[in-house]
Amino acid sequence: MNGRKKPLVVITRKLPDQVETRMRELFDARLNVDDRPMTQPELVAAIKEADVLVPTITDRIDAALIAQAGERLKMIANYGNGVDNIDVAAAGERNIVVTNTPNVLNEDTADMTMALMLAVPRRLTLGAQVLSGGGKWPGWSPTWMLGHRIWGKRLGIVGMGRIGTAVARRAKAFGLSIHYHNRHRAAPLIEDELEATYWDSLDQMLARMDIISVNCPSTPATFHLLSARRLALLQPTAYIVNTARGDIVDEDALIAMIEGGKLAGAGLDVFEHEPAVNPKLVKLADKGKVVILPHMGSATIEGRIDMGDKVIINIRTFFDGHRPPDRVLPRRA
Ligand SMILES: NC(=O)C1=CN([C@@H]2O[C@H](COP(=O)(O)OP(=O)(O)OC[C@H]3O[C@@H](n4cnc5c(N)ncnc54)[C@H](O)[C@@H]3O)[C@@H](O)[C@H]2O)C=CC1
Ligand SMILES: O=C(O)C(=O)CO
Repeated sequence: MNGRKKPLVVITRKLPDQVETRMRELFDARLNVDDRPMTQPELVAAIKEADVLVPTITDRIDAALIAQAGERLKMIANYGNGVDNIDVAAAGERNIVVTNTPNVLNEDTADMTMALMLAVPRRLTLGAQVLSGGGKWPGWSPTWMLGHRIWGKRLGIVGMGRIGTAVARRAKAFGLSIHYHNRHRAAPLIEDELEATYWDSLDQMLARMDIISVNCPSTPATFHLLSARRLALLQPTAYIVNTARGDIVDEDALIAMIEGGKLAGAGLDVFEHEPAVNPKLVKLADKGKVVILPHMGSATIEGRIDMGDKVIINIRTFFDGHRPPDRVLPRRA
């Protein structure tokens, strides 16, 4: 970008300080210093004026907004891995390049998935509350606070991509056998490493698993992929962990099944109507039936800086005249 006018880059949320400093050096960067989410009119103003919009996963960049983009807008560089917040096809029709921040969140998100996988069956939050809530601990007893062993159980991963594979590696080390359902079969090397079993039929896999981990993206094809009908295929002793997106699971059906004792529990980092959380889930959390986290899967300082670096590399590569490394193409129908 040497010698050329710096691109005007509008960033919708506050980013880590060192990312913002670098962005200021490299771009004509409009930062959001007080971190107030942008209103719709503010997003419209930004998209009309900027060369690059850097939204994040909570900004809805839909076709109606993209239709109002100014002549200058060449790129939407998402600060986020999932791109369900962006209408990528609408951007493509206007020749606007979309990028995301894959890979740098794999390990952190997989760690949090594993944490949930342990927390629910082993009653971690209930146990922790006994002491941190100032409650009375009657002392160790053979029959108190018993959960379920996860070693030796079957894990079914829905979406064996970057994060799903990182989850599988951890789970294997915890003694779980690895099963997965995906649009495409994983590479033989990965299957061999994980000793993983591929299930072409999601229904059949669900019926046989002890724990399900949801790791596919939110797309029109995965909306309520775990529907009421499919959830009913699970064994009553099974657990679900979702660190992908809330709308992949029919949340009302999930709640009804846990309340009715038809499912053992769930660990959820994401919700169907985020940031709203269904009060019934909060009640279930009080009973230790679910563990709910406020979308923290990727929340590490290191990860958030790495995401910023990715955004910067994508923008610089594009303005240097090359294809950005994390370009997202419209989904094929
Ligand atoms: N909780 C958190 O903080 C985070 C959540 N995420 C979520 O995790 C998702 C997955 O991320 P990655 O692993 O990087 O994506 P990825 O693209 O590497 O993997 C997703 C896998 O799901 C598969 N898939 C897509 N549609 C499917 C379908 N209909 N049925 C079965 N499999 C299907 C794909 O073939 C792919 O292998 C993101 O889209 C995002 O929504 C990502 C980062 C952090
Ligand atoms: O990047 C994503 O997709 C996230 O969910 C961030 O946590």
